[in-house]
Amino acid sequence: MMITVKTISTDLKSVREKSPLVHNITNFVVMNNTANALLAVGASPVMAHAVEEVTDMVNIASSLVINMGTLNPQWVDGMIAAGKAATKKGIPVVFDPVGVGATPYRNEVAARIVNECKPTFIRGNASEIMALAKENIVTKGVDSSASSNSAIEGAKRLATETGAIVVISGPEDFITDGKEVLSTKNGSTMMAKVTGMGCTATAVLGAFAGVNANRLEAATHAMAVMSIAGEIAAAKSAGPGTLQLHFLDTLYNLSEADIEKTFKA
Ligand SMILES: Nc1ncnc2c1ncn2[C@@H]1O[C@H](COP(=O)(O)OP(=O)(O)O)[C@@H](O)[C@H]1O
Ligand SMILES: Cc1ncsc1CCOP(=O)(O)O
Ligand SMILES: [Mg+2]
Repeated sequence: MMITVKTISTDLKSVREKSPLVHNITNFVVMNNTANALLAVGASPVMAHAVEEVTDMVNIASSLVINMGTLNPQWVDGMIAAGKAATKKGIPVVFDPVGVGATPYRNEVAARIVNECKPTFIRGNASEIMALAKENIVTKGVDSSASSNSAIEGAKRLATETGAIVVISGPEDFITDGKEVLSTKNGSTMMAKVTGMGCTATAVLGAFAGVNANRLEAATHAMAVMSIAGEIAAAKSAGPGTLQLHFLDTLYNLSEADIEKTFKA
């Protein structure tokens, strides 16, 4: 599969035209950043986690994002109910296994979400993907302690075992269905110094999955847009504080000409 400036721009245009409703069950740290990034890219975010309403919300959404950054048992009930309802309805489910490998509780919840919700996409950093793929890795909380290319074999196996498209983020992002491995090479080291950038990538993936049924394409386009916007924004930023602001403005204004100038094939 070939990802080009044209294919990325076409999907970005679809997100802006269709403004898919992305239902997020996400963590306390990133809720605001995530909602703002979805608005900036052209999608429509809603955050809803109560078990009493998640199935109704899924029924009007184009995609569901499950992010396990800050867990508690009530939220887990909401995640599982929403994930099952989305899979039954046939809308894409994007799972972000934040911090999996760090505690037994996170491992147990991640395994339940994978087994019971059958996510269509799993996006994590290298440590998280390796932990989920049961590779030998010592995780240190929510940040990666491994390089993204060291997780490729585990990601391929995880994709084959679960049927999900697996995305490893990092200096280079890798996207696999278990057979093919695509990559995107843009970005900035400064992106890892803003909390919630990975969660934002997962949510943006939800937006692209809501408009493009080709899952490998949707995931690669989403990661390309994230890292192109991050690279342009970082070049204008003195540090992580201004990067957060510039990132939203860059996502909002991102044009085909910007993609053409910046995209590293
Ligand atoms: N060293 C880096 N160079 C370029 N881009 C990066 C780098 N680290 C992270 N990114 C980008 O930042 C975003 C978040 O990725 P990452 O930091 O791996 O996620 P997480 O926050 O879940 O650990 C992704 O879009 C990724 O491409
Ligand atoms: C710091 C932190 N702690 C629990 S969730 C969270 C946010 C993690 O976000 P990201 O993985 O996108 O940096
Ligand atoms: Mg993360």
